[in-house]
Amino acid sequence: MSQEPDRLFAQPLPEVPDFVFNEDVVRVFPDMIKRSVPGYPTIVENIGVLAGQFAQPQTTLYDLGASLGAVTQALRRHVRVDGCKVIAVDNSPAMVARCSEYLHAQDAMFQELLPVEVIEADILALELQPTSLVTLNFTLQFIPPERRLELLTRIRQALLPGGALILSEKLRFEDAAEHDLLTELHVAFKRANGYSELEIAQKRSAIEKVMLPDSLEQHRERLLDAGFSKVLPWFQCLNFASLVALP
Ligand SMILES: Nc1ncnc2c1ncn2[C@@H]1O[C@H](C[S@+](CC[C@H]([NH3+])C(=O)[O-])CC(=O)[O-])[C@@H](O)[C@H]1O
Ligand SMILES: O=C(O)C(=O)Cc1ccccc1
Repeated sequence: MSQEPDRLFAQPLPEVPDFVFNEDVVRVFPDMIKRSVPGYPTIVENIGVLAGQFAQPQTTLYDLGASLGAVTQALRRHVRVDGCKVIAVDNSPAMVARCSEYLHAQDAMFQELLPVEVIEADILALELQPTSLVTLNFTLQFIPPERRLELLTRIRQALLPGGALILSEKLRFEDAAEHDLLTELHVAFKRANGYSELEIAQKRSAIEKVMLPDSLEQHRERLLDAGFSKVLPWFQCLNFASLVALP
């Protein structure tokens, strides 16, 4: 994996453009996400472990908004049932190109890995095959809010009995004081990971129109509206959480 450090927002920009998943982001992405999302390595590894409990033989597993395929790689490390395949989907051409490179290099090095297909597509337009496991690891927050219910409903309809959706997101908090405190604690996390005040401020303005977090209560209600029967938060670190939703 590319080890380039994230300095994308280190110099003052006359105007901060909206954040896009382009070639510049791809080059620094593993460093950026690890230094920006508290608990990210734990979440990714444990999605593999959880998936091992839900994946069923001869079914498709989906990694939606796969970026460089970190979750797909965790699925490959942990899922041991027969006949599964992983479909990793992203709509960023730069992400998809690099993700295919990584995953196909693994194919060549190790035998008996789950087969993987990497697809460049908008997950809002993707037809889902029957599936035992779907992951949205920090992807839903980039989907226009008015289309989130429709996406979750389609995922729910594609899920087989006994399957699961794993949904990880940055959280907003309905109580303003709680929101401000957790935001400040997240800033402290970024500072502790070597980001300057300028980097933190410019990144905040780059993502403020393109990444729109919901509250845990909104997630729970919307998942139930989409037809899920149970919503189980299994991880939270500061304002980042991951949920298991059961059909
Ligand atoms: N409509 C869409 N269709 C397909 N992909 C999309 C769409 N919108 C955004 N994306 C893709 O969703 C990904 C979100 S990053 C996921 C991290 C990964 N899951 C990880 O576990 O490392 C999260 C982050 O950077 O905070 C990007 O690669 C987008 O191109
Ligand atoms: O950087 C942040 O403040 C975030 O909330 C997370 C993030 C991580 C990677 C890309 C976009 C947003």
